[in-house]
Amino acid sequence: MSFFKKLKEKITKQSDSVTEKFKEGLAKTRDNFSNKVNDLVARYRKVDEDFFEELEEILIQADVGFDTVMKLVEELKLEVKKKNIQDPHEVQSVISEKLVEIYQAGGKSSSELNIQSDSLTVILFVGVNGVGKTTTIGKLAHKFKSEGKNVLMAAGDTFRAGAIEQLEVWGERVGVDVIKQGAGSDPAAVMFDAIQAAKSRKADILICDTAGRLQNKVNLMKELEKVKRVIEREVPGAPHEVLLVLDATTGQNAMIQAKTFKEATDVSGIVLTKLDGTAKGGIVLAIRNELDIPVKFIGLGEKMDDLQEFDAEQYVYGLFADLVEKEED
Ligand SMILES: Nc1nc2c(ncn2[C@@H]2O[C@H](COP(=O)(O)OP(=O)(O)OP(=O)(O)O)[C@@H](O)[C@H]2O)c(=O)[nH]1
Repeated sequence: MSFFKKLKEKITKQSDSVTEKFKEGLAKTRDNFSNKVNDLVARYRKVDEDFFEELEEILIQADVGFDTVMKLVEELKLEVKKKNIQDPHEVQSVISEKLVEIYQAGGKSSSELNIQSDSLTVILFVGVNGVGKTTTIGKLAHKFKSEGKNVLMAAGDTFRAGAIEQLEVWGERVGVDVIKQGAGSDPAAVMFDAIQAAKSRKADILICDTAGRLQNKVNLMKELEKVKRVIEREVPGAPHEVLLVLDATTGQNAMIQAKTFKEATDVSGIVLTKLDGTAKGGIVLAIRNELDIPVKFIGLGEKMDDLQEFDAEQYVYGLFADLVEKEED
């Protein structure tokens, strides 16, 4: 059975609304990437070296990342040889299969969050300004709230003017309280207050914002270490997640930010925002592969329910939806 067929069967078993979100949110990447692959397949009569070279170029242009592209194409070549594939059309399904495999390779691929079932879960958000951190915190608070959880937010970005107010706006929108102090106050003190509040209100989840100053890595490290130390001391085993928010539209810049944050703190997962705003959605694969950090959520729009748990199969379906749908039953 072809991979497209298997994918079609799997996707039809999943929620239509999730599938629609992935499909809509990845429309720009699909138009860019899949159309180029379709065009490539139509131009070649057989799968040869030139075919693979052009494919490499298409993947690199979609921000898949050089190392990941090399690995992917190497595996594709082996598979094509093994299955004795001559017709370029047949390669499309194999490409999509390899994309899922590449993402899932290495084990730590689950997008599931480490949520404590019977005690407070603390989630720390890190990332530079403007990447969509506040929006993501708001969306995640909304998600937990609609699952019936008791949620609190901590306004730990005391550095950027307006950050506290912006979080409060989201708090009002989603009906979640924000624990704050004045601008310029010590973020670790805000965390301490927020944890005490979370304990006394028996909150299930505390979501913490932090300032994302990258200009000075030493300061960034010191601040994050201090914030983490307070959290660890007050809630053993916390923070349960440290989520780094990256803007997918910034391409290689996002990769550089990820490397810096990875050196500064233990990042447990990535949230990749604004994937709907880029034609280079291949960055998901580069991040997963080159940083070895799972992508836990992706932002596919500005609305409250546009934050989706990352799923490699839905993602690849979003990239090749037209072809998968055409697949005969
Ligand atoms: N299209 C799209 N826009 C998004 C997404 N996530 C966030 N945005 C928009 O990106 C802009 C910046 O988001 P903010 O949350 O304000 O950015 P910022 O990260 O607050 O800045 P900090 O909190 O300092 O990190 C806003 O206009 C958001 O609506 C997404 O997934 N898709």
